[in-house]
Amino acid sequence: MSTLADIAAELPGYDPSDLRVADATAFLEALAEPVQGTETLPLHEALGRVLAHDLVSPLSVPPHDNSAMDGYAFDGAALQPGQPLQLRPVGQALAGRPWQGQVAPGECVRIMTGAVMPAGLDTVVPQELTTPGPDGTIAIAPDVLRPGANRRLRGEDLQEGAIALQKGELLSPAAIGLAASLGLQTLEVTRRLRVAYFSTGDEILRPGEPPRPGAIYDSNRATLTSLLARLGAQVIDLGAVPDDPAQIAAAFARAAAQADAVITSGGVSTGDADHTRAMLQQLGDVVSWRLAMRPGRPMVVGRIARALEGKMASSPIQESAGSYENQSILFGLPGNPVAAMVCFLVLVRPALLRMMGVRQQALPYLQARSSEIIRKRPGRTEYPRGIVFTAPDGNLQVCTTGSQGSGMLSSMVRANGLIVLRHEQGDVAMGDLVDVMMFDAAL
Ligand SMILES: Nc1nc2c(c(=O)[nH]1)N[C@H]1C(S)=C(S)[C@@H](COP(=O)(O)OP(=O)(O)OC[C@H]3O[C@@H](n4cnc5c(N)ncnc54)[C@H](O)[C@@H]3O)O[C@H]1N2
Ligand code: MOO
Repeated sequence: MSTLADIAAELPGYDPSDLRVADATAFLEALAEPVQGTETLPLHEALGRVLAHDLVSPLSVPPHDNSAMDGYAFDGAALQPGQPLQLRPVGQALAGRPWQGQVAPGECVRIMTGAVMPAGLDTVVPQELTTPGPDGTIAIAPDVLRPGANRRLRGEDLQEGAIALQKGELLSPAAIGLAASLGLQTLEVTRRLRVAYFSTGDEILRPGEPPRPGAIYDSNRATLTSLLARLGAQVIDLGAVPDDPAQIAAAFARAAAQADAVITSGGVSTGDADHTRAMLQQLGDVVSWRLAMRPGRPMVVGRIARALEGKMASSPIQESAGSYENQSILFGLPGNPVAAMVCFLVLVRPALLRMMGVRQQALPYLQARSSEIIRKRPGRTEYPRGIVFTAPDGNLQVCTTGSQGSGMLSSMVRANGLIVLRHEQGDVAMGDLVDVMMFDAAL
């Protein structure tokens, strides 16, 4: 495992005092390694979890050629261009009850959707394309069907021996269904990621505390623990800790002892009471960043030792210098509520997904036309909160939520995504196409 200095050395142009989002992302990708450990769960408990190994299909799905329609199965070679066809039903094939008999020329088999195709037959005419013929026969009009129509082939969904689900798949309802279609009852998934969170600040009120002058209720704890829960992490909620070095140190010790990752908010800037930064320099291998992004400028990242309890006062990290097995990854987020959420979505979320073993870590972007002018300074990535909507002409448009103060959490409620204005980009003109990182699934 590399030190933060090693990681930084691999990034040409790495500058912690003016760090590009791309460099921060690459840094965190190197820092956040997948955690070890798996568990086997019944399918119905595996939703939202992460598949630990490639899943090789033990059988073909569907297991046999079968009908896609309710109708009549026959030999498609009998179809002649421009000619009607008359067939005599000689039996019935139901889903789960195959027809075992032989079929002679001029004959067909009544068949239902999902029923196994009788031997020698390759085509199904849906019943609505037939008319009754003389003596119990059915008639098919000319040129309504091609040979092979309405037959689902064995293995057309999945071939036996093929990879049905890839390692790192975040298990969706469809993925769980696919596993069920293979007859599986359990799946091996990576263990849940343990993530501890606490807020810092003397001004933070706990839920239920009466208001007092200068104090605010703790929104970051609610947003961040919710974001973590949405991600499928096991959240260790350590509440709020005042700006007191001893209490913050104790909170870090408690958090690191239990968690793979520790997330805090507040105290990472330059204020007189910003103890988090100073404290962390002693507790682990950490670095303070000033990100070239808005919102979300200050951030602290690194590793802190897990066995801090009891060692805090004397000589904490030096003992374990060089060995990182017992370390938690730290993400110290800025206190401003929107900045904390944006830093989480842009930088922390992909890192945590990586630790969880998830293959696909990026949120999908879509493009929409800006319905307004957006001022943008080149030299930093900006994430204005956006509202994507379908314009009367049917195209996607996006407007901002208005004032972009990084304490305005209500704007995050109204937004359905973050507009992504790239590092080098300048002002956006009305009608320009912009990228939008949609919240859906993440928020
Ligand atoms: N001189 C400078 N001042 C500031 C800078 C700077 O570069 N130079 N950066 C600003 C930016 S950008 C941000 S973001 C904040 C980050 O500061 P901290 O991480 O140290 O956070 P705090 O000072 O503790 O709080 C900032 C703000 O957020 C409110 N807050 C904090 N925790 C919570 C919470 N759990 N729930 C709701 N709101 C919270 C806090 O009351 C403050 O209003 O620094 C700027 N200053
Ligand atoms: O990180 Mo600060 O404004 O960008 O809130």
